[in-house]
Amino acid sequence: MECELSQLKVGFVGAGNMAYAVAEGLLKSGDISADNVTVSAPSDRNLPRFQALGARVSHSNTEVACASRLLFIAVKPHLVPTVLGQISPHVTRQHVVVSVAAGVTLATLEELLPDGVGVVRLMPNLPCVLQEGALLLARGSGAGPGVESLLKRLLAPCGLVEAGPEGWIDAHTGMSGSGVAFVYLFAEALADGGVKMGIPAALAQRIAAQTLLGAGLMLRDCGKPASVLRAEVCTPGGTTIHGLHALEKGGVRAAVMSAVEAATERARELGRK
Ligand SMILES: NC(=O)C1=CN([C@@H]2O[C@H](COP(=O)(O)OP(=O)(O)OC[C@H]3O[C@@H](n4cnc5c(N)ncnc54)[C@H](OP(=O)(O)O)[C@@H]3O)[C@@H](O)[C@H]2O)C=CC1
Ligand SMILES: O=C(O)[C@@H]1CCC=N1
Repeated sequence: MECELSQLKVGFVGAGNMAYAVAEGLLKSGDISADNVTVSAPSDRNLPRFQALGARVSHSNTEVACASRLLFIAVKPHLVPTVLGQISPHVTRQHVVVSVAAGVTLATLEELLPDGVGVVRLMPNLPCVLQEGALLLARGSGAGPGVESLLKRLLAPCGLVEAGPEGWIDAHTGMSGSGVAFVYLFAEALADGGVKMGIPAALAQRIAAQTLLGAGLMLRDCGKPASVLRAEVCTPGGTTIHGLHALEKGGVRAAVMSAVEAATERARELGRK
């Protein structure tokens, strides 16, 4: 990947939510020029929003592969073998291929691409669309530390970008990729609790969202672990400890841990297909 960043050609195969979130982040980095970005999808459904970013669009995956050096694969996991089968004859050692598909392993990606191609697994999550994602990446043997630094720099506007061994990617998928939905479920339940206690639904939903946002920002920015912040909310004999007791009796802690475990296992299962 030896070229000026302003000259770097970037491609997206797949034009869904994740492709859009990552593309927007890349362009916000200011390093990549929109007219160097090409995106493909079979239908026109999702392409206009990429055109609005200034990217070029196509229905041909091979056209995108030929036009780019940094190539994101952002289709559903079961479509990855088909798509890589199409583009593989056009991928060279000058390419870096970054897959965001849940479960699809580096070994599978490397097997489906020519020998020596730099391959990366990247697991983003939905809040990337608001530049507040949590992304973890793992490099294959053909992608050096320079690729990791480049991706960290380019993806920084998407949120927190960390690198780790591939063994962590499925767990991150369960904890953070899917974890976003677990948090939404908690938000729904919090608002339902407010409704049960007499607050109108629309107001309860706004309060639930702000409660999660405020709690999340404090957790990220105050430098205190969750357990300490939780203790700070608990007045002895007060309301919070009574509510927490109800949550513990409901097994919420074990349920959340089991949810992460189940989602991680599912990512591993997808990888075995
Ligand atoms: N959603 C999430 O929160 C997360 C998703 N992921 C991973 O990201 C990947 C994409 O997910 P997401 O963006 O949600 O999915 P979407 O359903 O939003 O987008 C899938 C895209 O793939 C396109 N597509 C379908 N078939 C082909 C094909 N043969 N060639 C090229 N493009 C094709 C679709 O085309 P069209 O526009 O025509 O329908 C669509 O643009 C998945 O592998 C998922 O595991 C990872 C982390 C989080
Ligand atoms: O549910 C899924 O499979 C994808 C991966 C992580 C979030 N959504």
